[in-house]
Amino acid sequence: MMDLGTFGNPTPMARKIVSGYDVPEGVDIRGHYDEEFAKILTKDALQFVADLQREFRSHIKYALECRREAKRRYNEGAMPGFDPATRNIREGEWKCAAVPPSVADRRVEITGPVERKMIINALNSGAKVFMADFEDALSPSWENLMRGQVNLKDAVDGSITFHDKARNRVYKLNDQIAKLFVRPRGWHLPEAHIFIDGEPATGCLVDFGLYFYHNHAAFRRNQGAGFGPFFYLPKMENSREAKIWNSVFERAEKMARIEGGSIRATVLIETLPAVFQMDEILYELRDHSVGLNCGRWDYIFSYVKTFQAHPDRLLPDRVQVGMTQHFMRSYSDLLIRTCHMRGVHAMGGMAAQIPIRDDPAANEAALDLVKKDKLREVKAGHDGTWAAHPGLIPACMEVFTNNMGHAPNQIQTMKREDSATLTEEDLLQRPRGVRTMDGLRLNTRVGIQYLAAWLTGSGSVPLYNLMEDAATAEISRVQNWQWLKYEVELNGDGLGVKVTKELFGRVVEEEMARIESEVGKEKFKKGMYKEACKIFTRQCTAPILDDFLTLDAYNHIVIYHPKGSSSL
Ligand SMILES: CC(=O)SCCNC(=O)CCNC(=O)[C@H](O)C(C)(C)COP(=O)(O)OP(=O)(O)OC[C@H]1O[C@@H](n2cnc3c(N)ncnc32)[C@H](O)[C@@H]1OP(=O)(O)O
Ligand SMILES: O=CC(=O)O
Ligand SMILES: [Mg+2]
Repeated sequence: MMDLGTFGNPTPMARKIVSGYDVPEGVDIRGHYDEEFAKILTKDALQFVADLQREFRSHIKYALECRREAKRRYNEGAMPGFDPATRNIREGEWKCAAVPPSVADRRVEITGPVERKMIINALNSGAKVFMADFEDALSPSWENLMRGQVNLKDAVDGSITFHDKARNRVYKLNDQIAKLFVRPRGWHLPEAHIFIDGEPATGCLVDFGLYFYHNHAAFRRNQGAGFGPFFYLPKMENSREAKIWNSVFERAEKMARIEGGSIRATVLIETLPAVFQMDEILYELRDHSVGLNCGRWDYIFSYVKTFQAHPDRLLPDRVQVGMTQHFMRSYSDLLIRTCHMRGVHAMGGMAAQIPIRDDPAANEAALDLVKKDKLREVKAGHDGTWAAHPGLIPACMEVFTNNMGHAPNQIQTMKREDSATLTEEDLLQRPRGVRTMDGLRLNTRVGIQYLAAWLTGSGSVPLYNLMEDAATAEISRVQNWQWLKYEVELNGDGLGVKVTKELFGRVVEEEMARIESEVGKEKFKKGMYKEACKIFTRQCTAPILDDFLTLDAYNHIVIYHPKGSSSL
């Protein structure tokens, strides 16, 4: 029988039995027990995560408070811009630590969730790097997160295999594999299945801490040639957040007794405020940096979010907001200039097209779009790019190799001095284009289907021949919200209709019917489309914009075991 303490919460001893995990003082695991997970959630590894949480929680709280404060200022009409206080950093002569030789060449990087078969396929794909994702591409259920940690551990020690029983196919690693980078969640996401001192742990410290603890030695031996592990860091808004990561890395290096500067990370510049902080972010991470990346999808989402109270900055249809819009091109150009000035990689981003198996002409057209996007990136000076699917690697590789030749990167050769004159106006310029009923319908159809997939455990899905993940779905959500909030006129299809709640209600109903007919009655009934529709509709019509689609949705995937074991 469960031994409940005086106030109804399990005593430490009882909690140990309840959860099945052997936890250190102050740590409470509320996710289900699994023997494989227990090899990850060891007492020592949890102690390391708890130490990180205790050391950095006040810094994280402060950084998130600063985000709220900046939002308040933008909502009162202020514009993001360069910080006068950090001018010396922007204008100073300094460089980041030299790029580790093992990751000098990153011309094509594949990304994907930390799913077992995909990890093997991605590492075998021929890409130079695989970014294993706990973030945009993953629905952060307890099962997905812990299974992901098990998979990564097996990948790093080289023992990972997968048996696809339906096809009787066994997957294992090739001799030559991509270098592994891991992307933990953003600072804002809690891990509700692990409580530390009575509070949910910070999601990214759990992802980072468990992965680092179990893999740093094998990684440096097998992958990093003495460096590593390597990370991608998402969704930061200010260099103070990069400073926290830098301190986390120092703390981890100390714990592992490895040289300072072993851990390396690429920061995604994927929020509008962060584009004004690129030098500052690199400066904070200068001993641990391997560059910046244009996270274009979250960046577009962030443009809407930052300007949520600015009705003069409404977005046109989502499909029209590409990298050739002036504000997007300026962001990529400035990122290249900044990285190369500081001696690190300027990585490009993700084209959303994926192979279309059953339509060769459409497939060719999609591939052409990907190549065009990659050609623009390499000519602009990017040192590498992202691909969402193994089928795209050869084409992306060819474009970069044709233009970079045998040089591993363009850090020394593409200084982009011409971008020194880019201004705040360039970086904020309103995107051009029109708004249409089709745009509203597509946002709605995509947003609901993505969320339905996310609620059932899939964080990246193919929809209408494009890759959709949390970042692309965010654009659909906030664009609908923005159009509804300001009751904008749909000016691109000659209808002259205003986006009102009534219109949106009809659109939702009709698009749900269309989804049902597209996916079939059976799948529609079994899936979580109705729940997704409720969440998506609420968020699109909320008087105050939710910060993140996945924060509210997360509450729907948290499951405690055993139910009601603890109320603190
Ligand atoms: C905005 C951002 O943050 S971008 C970064 C985050 N997003 C991502 O990482 C998305 C990554 N891509 C994907 O998840 C997938 O490609 C999807 C969901 C878009 C499409 O997946 P699917 O429909 O399964 O593709 P498809 O059926 O064509 O897959 C064919 C094979 O390629 C594999 N595959 C597809 N994408 C990937 C990938 N990114 N990594 C590794 N393997 C992959 C599949 O597992 C499958 O393998 P198999 O033949 O051995 O069974
Ligand atoms: O993480 C990448 C993005 O585009 O968002
Ligand atoms: Mg992103």
